[in-house]
Amino acid sequence: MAIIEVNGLRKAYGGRPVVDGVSFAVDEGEIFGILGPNGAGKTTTVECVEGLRVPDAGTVRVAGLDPVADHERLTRILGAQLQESELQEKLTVREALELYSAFYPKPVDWRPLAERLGLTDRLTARFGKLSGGQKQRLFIALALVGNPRVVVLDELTTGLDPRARRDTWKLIEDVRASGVTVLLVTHFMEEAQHLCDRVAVVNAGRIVALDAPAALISRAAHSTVISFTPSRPLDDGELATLPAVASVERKDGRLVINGTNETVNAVLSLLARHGITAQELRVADATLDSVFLDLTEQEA
Ligand SMILES: Nc1ncnc2c1ncn2[C@@H]1O[C@H](COP(=O)(O)OP(=O)(O)OP(=O)(O)O)[C@@H](O)[C@H]1O
Repeated sequence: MAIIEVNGLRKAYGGRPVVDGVSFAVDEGEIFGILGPNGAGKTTTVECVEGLRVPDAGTVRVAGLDPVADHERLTRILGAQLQESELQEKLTVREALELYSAFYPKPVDWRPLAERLGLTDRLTARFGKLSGGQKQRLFIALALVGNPRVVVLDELTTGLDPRARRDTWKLIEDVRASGVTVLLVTHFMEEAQHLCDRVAVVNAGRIVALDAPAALISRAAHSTVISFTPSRPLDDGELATLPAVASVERKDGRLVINGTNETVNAVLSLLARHGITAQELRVADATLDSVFLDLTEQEA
């Protein structure tokens, strides 16, 4: 059952539409991603879900609540990552966690949360003295401390090192396993691919694709990447004429061909005809990265 419902959402700034008829529904317990280039309208969309912005048109419901009219009730069930300016520099990590716990009727124990986010040895540090990654981790803790039914995370792991990013993904998966719905804005394709059940790709204020990451990838124009070092020189032009080849590039002496499964056999047959072997041959599925570029490149 849908817990977030967005229908025909529109928002313009100074007459310029930045969200231009966006509709989607997020099921309870789902991790739903919003992907898109800078300025696509992602933050504006989720801020309408959080009740921080008033839509010009369309409707938004979160657990049946209107985020603007029922804002007070919404804040009891929705957790959101703060913007940096919303926390006082002098507040310590412990004070922030205690303060935010006090806002909610049924908060979780913040200590294990702080532990999982690697904040335990920073509890007495003032917010203003934290590193970018520590601030980010504190914002994640504050979004979760109220034991929300829905959590909105905008740029969840921006600024985190690879280990902290992985740890945070695990935490979000555990949060979801407890039944929480997650609405996630991200620039990281790997993050969307790893975490999200479904992803809406947004470009210039509109949803241009909405599906499970694997389904988006399998529909991509070039869903397979073939790379190898040819044992002898080979004509790139001839490769480009093979079925379903989208591009042929050379990277560090290796040939990199974007195509489909069909392309793999065609490439190998061509090599065999020329008596060339494919050294260190790799065949990989395309990533959400290439899907994203396909879908958003027209208006980039
Ligand atoms: N309060 C505002 N007043 C005027 N323009 C705004 C306002 N907030 C956002 N915008 C503009 O609206 C557009 C969409 O912004 P939004 O932050 O929703 O995009 P985004 O997809 O989240 O981008 P990013 O990935 O860069 O964070 C941008 O061009 C932005 O400059």
